Amino acid sequence: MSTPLIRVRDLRKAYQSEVETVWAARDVRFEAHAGEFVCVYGASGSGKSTLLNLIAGLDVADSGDIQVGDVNVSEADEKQRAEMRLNIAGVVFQDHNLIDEFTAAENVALPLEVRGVPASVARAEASDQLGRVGLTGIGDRLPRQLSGGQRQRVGIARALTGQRAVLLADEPTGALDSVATVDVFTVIRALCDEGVTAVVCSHDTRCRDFADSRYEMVDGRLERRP
Ligand SMILES: Nc1ncnc2c1ncn2[C@@H]1O[C@H](COP(=O)(O)OP(=O)(O)OP(=O)(O)O)[C@@H](O)[C@H]1O
Repeated sequence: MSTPLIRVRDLRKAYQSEVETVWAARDVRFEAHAGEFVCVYGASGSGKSTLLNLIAGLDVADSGDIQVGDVNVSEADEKQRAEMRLNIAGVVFQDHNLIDEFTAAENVALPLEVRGVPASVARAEASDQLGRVGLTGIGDRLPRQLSGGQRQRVGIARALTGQRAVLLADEPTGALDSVATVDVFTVIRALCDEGVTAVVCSHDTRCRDFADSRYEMVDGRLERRP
């Protein structure tokens, strides 16, 4: 099999309260290959967000090893982790985090402008990315002129601009109705069929129907499910 795009080994993260130690990640191991849709589900507080934040380099593990593409996230400093998110793995959250004053296309083009890509090239890629998530023709609209599901798909397009091959999504459908939820999972499935690797943490167990591999987070332990 090909080299995994994401490789997590023996990951541990604990939070210490005044009365107890909470294990948000206990000896977590998994890998994801190019084109794989990984769904991580589990009860509230089981550690899904912690895992995603650790892979994204937004949080730091107590121990263990995380490799994303050619970056060893567990050994990278904050700047290298930010570069990893800009170049390899885009992140989306429940809240789409779009800039209200920017059009959909401007939001999608933003990561390219941060990299210094000429505006005309950034605009062309933004248009392509919007097409990939089924939003051809809405590039001129502001976020408030879009539905919740469309906004989240713009967020996914933005997360993948600049040839990023990995999508890390934390509760991407948490604020969406049933139809928009299925639309978002369908779009992620289609992106994975094109070669994107996605790790999606979700309360919504419908995510499992779209995924290639399924894991349940149980008190910080990641358990493979059929
Ligand atoms: N910064 C923090 N300080 C203390 N405890 C934390 C912190 N972040 C997370 N935790 C604890 O770690 C555990 C895992 O939290 P996490 O947010 O990863 O779970 P989750 O499965 O994503 O939950 P939800 O679905 O509700 O978002 C929980 O018990 C949570 O209270």
